[in-house]
Amino acid sequence: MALKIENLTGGYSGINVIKNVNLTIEPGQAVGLIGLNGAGKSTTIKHLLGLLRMQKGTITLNGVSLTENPAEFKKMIAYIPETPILYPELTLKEHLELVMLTYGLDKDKAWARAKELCKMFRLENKLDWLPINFSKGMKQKVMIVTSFLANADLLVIDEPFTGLDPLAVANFIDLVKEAVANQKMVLMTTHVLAEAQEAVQTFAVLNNGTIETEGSLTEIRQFYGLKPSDSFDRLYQILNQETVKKHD
Ligand SMILES: Nc1ncnc2c1ncn2[C@@H]1O[C@H](COP(=O)(O)OP(=O)(O)OP(=O)(O)O)[C@@H](O)[C@H]1O
Repeated sequence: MALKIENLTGGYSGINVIKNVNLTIEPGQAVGLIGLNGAGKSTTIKHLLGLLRMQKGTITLNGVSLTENPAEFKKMIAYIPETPILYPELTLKEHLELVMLTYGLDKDKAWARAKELCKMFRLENKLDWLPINFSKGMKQKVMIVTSFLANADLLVIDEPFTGLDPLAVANFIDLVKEAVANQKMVLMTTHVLAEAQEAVQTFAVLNNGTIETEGSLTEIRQFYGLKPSDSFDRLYQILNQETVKKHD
């Protein structure tokens, strides 16, 4: 039982943006995928969601191969995109029902959970509203609520902190911690390390499409020679210098 990305090379129409990426996430583990803009984080996620064709490598989740059995593979994943994806004609209630149907959830239990999640994100009075008309942060909350409702084995989260108010950030972090405690797997891309480290123990640094190092934030800071007093911004400055050097 695990997510295993092995030797993944891929990208867009012949351009290999990511090269030989190896990443394993065990049940009960949250991994943060970090790196500069353009490092290949979203591209890695797109491969994981089966939206791009791999040039090389394998991706398996709990022993199920993405290429050999994409439908079964995708049923084990819930995804929180950076930009909310909502159906313009569906109410919040209908979005929740769609998740219940898609993931084959028990309706009574799922509604109890859905109400709890909506209350947590102050959406409980908005069930009959169209989320397409919600504010940016509220739309993001809908994506969080629907994804956690799915109760999938693997949660893939692309930059969750943009647009969320501090209360929602705290609730989101609690949900990730709860998922990890329930032996779920979490892969989260983010630039907001100070907040991410509340929920994530292991980080993988993607640099120019390759995972350069993996470990706790303390280990990563040591890898790049950061001093304890250096801010997280310094890490990005060092990654930027490396990128510039590689392209000289
Ligand atoms: N649809 C596309 N077609 C061609 N190239 C693309 C496409 N999408 C992304 N790229 C390129 O792939 C590289 C990696 O982009 P990606 O979106 O994976 O980066 P990222 O690490 O997620 O960055 P950010 O932090 O800005 O979200 C970039 O050079 C980008 O220009």
